[in-house]
Amino acid sequence: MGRALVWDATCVDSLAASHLPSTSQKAAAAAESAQMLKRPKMFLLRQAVSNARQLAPSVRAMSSKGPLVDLTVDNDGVAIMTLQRPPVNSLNLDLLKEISKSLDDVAKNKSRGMILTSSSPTVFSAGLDIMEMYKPDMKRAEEFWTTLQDVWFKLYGSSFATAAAINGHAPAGGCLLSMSCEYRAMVGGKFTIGLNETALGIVAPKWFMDTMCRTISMRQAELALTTAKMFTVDEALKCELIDEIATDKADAINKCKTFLKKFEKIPPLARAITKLKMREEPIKNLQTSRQADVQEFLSFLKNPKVQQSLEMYIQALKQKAAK
Ligand SMILES: CCCCC/C=C\CCC/C=C/CC(=O)SCCNC(=O)CCNC(=O)[C@H](O)C(C)(C)COP(=O)(O)OP(=O)(O)OC[C@H]1O[C@@H](n2cnc3c(N)ncnc32)[C@H](O)[C@@H]1OP(=O)(O)O
Repeated sequence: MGRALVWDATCVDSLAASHLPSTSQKAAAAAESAQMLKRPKMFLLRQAVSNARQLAPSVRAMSSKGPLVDLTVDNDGVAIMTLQRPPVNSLNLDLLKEISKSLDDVAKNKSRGMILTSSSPTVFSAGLDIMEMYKPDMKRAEEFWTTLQDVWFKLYGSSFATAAAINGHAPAGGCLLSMSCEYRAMVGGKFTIGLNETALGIVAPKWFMDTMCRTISMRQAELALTTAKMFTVDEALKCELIDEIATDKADAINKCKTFLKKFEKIPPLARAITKLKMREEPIKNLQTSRQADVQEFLSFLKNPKVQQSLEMYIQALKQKAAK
């Protein structure tokens, strides 16, 4: 009751000059293309509605304890999402599903913002679980990649404010998670962060690259991506891959909270729409190429050279761990 309905109908002229080449090849091609183009618009509309709901000031108590993600709200109304998949928080399908669900919970709850961190004292996240890509079951691999895309959409395109308290190494997918947040405080020391995919003989997807190019300069991103650069904490600060260096995890969380406090005096709807408009382009890009991106991932996995590189990388990791 009392719910507004929005109708957004599109009539396609399938005989228009711009549609003729595709319509002559495939029935309903014009309608399909209109549908694809409409998705980003609907996504932003949904986000705006969700933003409007967040204007209500009350914060519901939230505590969701899956085995792999701990989600709590502190006294200031800030949600703390802690990844807890030992030993290194590698992102397998189960962990990604829990992150995805937890992001939904934060969005539903009226939290002041969210801080992403890890329960490990030395690893924020080791990135994608390599075992999900090595000799994979293709059905599961498809679900794995789709869930990773979902997590990125929900985190990068969240209407709530986000910050990462990076309390350890953050290679590849771990770096992506932190870059998808709006602010990064990283614990100083021997930890490293970066997109190191090329070192594994794999290629970071375009949306990983886009996320990096919107965090550090294009020049630094190209150098880092092609050389599989893992930045030390000092280097990361210098090129603005991170925003602050923290003394320990508690300090990193406090620094993230100070960042989130900046929004206390900013009307939430204006903040959220500004963020989404700034991030609109990479989001739209992946929405329109989402299926192709999944297919590219699957065909990548079928490539024997990629499997060989992964095998060698796993062996090297195991040898290192055994020392
Ligand atoms: C043209 C367009 C093409 C599109 C193609 C599409 C897709 C392809 C691209 C896919 C993208 C992938 C992104 C990724 O995230 S790939 C993952 C990259 N991650 C890494 O390289 C990190 C590897 N790990 C480490 O460097 C270290 O483990 C560490 C994180 C620095 C922590 O070091 P330490 O604390 O010393 O821990 P250990 O090294 O001893 O590891 C303990 C244990 O964990 C296993 N392990 C580590 N990382 C992973 C991982 N990512 N996945 C699975 N397992 C991992 C390690 O093997 C040890 O296991 P054992 O104890 O059993 O030996």
